[in-house]
Amino acid sequence: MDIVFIQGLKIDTVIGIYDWERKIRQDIVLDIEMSANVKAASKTDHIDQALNYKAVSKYLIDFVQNSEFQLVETLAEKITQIVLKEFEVTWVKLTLNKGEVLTGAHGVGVIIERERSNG
Ligand SMILES: Nc1nc2c(c(=O)[nH]1)N=C([C@H](O)[C@@H](O)CO)CN2
Repeated sequence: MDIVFIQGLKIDTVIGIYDWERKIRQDIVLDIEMSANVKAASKTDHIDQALNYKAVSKYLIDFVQNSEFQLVETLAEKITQIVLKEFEVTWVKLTLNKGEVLTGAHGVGVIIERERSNG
């Protein structure tokens, strides 16, 4: 399986379970790996046969910036659902890092893998 990836995509959003978090915007950072047919794209050398990572990132930036979830789990699930539904992707792995919100830790977040279900 070939993979197209996006690393370190920083997006600001409202996220968190505490009152103070509902009043501010925080950056999250996404690393995304997506199944893709790299061979087909390389044969034609045309973007129409490729999984356009620019288009994926544009879609996700718009969605995340306008979202207001409490949990990183919920946001991560929604992001993987979007990737599987809106793009030619059958498998996706997402790392969502909320950054230095936990004293003593460099980062916190979730890593999830999802597959498109048949039908
Ligand atoms: N499993 C999770 N644990 C926590 C979350 C979360 O989204 N998933 N969120 C918080 C707070 O919002 C925290 O990030 C702010 O300090 C705590 N635990």
